[in-house]
Amino acid sequence: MITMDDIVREGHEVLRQRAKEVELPPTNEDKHTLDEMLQYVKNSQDEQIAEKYGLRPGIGLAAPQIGLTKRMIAVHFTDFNNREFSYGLFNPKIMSHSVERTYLPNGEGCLSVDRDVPGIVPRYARITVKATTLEGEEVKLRLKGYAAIVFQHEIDHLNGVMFYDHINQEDPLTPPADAVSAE
Ligand SMILES: O=C(O)C[C@@H](Cc1ccccc1)[C@H](O)SCc1ccccc1
Ligand code: NI
Repeated sequence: MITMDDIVREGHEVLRQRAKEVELPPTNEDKHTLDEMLQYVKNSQDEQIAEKYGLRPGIGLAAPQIGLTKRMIAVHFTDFNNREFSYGLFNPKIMSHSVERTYLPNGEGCLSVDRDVPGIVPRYARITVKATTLEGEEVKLRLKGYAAIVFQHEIDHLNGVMFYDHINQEDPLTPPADAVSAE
């Protein structure tokens, strides 16, 4: 089972590398790892389990965060329209995105960052993602708002990008004029 001991923290070089494509069909080992990642995200949202194992709640996790430079992400969350997203994905790729941007008014956090980093994180408001699921099917996901933000946060991890790289250092708390809040 993945616990916080397995999650690498900022400063570890793996978080700044470009993760490698996973060869498909995935090996049993890669499938097991991705399943463990999805299980972590689910466990972290279960009060009893999170309490028992000291898990920090998360809605997503990317393989580099457990020290694996492979293009695998897991997400488990419900968006503001109550749509559920629960996926383990291999090789997620943003195929297209809106010009319009969005953001979370309270900024973002990260399981690999043990500190608060205040600031608006501008993200594309709508994205289309292609990926292969844990079950081996190719999916094309059209995402907007909160879901678009979560997927961009996780795919950023595969490209060595941290959420605070997007914060405008001159004026961190002011949303970009053309951006629309996701909440
Ligand atoms: O470190 C990670 O990748 C998990 C991130 C995911 C995230 C996505 C979008 C915006 C912020 C963070 C967080 O640690 S998950 C923590 C969390 C929990 C509930 C709601 C929002 C963020
Ligand atoms: Ni993160």
